[in-house]
Amino acid sequence: MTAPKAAAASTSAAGAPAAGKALSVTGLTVRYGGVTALNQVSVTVEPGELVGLIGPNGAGKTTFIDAVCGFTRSTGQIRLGGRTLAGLSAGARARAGLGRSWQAADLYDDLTVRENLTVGAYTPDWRRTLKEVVWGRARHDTGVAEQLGITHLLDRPCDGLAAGQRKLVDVARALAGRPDILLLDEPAAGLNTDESRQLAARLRGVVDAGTGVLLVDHDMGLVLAVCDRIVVLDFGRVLAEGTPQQIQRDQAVIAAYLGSSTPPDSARPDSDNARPGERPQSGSSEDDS
Ligand SMILES: Nc1ncnc2c1ncn2[C@@H]1O[C@H](COP(=O)(O)OP(=O)(O)OP(=O)(O)O)[C@@H](O)[C@H]1O
Repeated sequence: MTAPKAAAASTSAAGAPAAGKALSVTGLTVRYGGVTALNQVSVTVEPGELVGLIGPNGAGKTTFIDAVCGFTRSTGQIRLGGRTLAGLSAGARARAGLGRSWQAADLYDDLTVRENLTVGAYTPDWRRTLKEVVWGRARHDTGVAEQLGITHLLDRPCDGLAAGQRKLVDVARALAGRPDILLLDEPAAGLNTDESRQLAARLRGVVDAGTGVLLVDHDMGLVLAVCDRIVVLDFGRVLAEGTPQQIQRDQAVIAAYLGSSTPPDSARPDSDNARPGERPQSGSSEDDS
């Protein structure tokens, strides 16, 4: 299991103080027309901490990542290392230290893995991307490839990679920009149990090196095994927050999300990918009228 939250939040794996910036989100609200996708949601992610964000389909998890990273309008406070990000463009938030992945691992299929990582490294600076990627003067930074265990793939074109490999490249590309906080949207979707277990180990390494990670995923085997803390959303509100053990025993979470598909002993990396039942009808909100 993982290091206690307090220790994980304040020190890196080497025992040195984590130098990164904390993400602090307070009262985040997002409305799409009549649908309140997020309603006064508050979440923090410390450097060196892995926070899971879970909930039924339509609970608002992707909307949370979109709003924090500047891809959808929101109200509320978003602070990174004390700096206010609300109102900044997505590019400015990336330059400030946020990185993200997307539900669909949309890699540049005609580029190699190395070139994809290089694009990720220079996303905030298009002039540098043009010079070093498009004009072929790429800097070869293999650090994130080592962290994700994909150095043997560096010179392979992404077209033709297996689904699990694509997910690892996608996470590595998001990490290549050296974000302080990385927000991952369903990185384990489509992975088998072994691939998911590998991803868990790799993510733990990333976090132990000092990066704060927010992990959205339906793979409860992964989330329960690897996260320091879990926040549960339901209908755009925080339903519960706590350690994986506390969340597994929370009756409201069991009723709204976990159901009986995730027995207590599933919080092990070798458990099957437990995916809780889907909400009968997504897309509604308690604010709907
Ligand atoms: N662009 C949009 N326009 C209108 N409504 C949207 C939009 N994006 C999301 N929603 C609505 O906002 C709510 C939250 O959706 P969101 O995709 O954030 O949920 P989620 O928890 O990520 O779901 P899933 O687990 O299925 O990915 C849902 O009711 C959804 O229908």
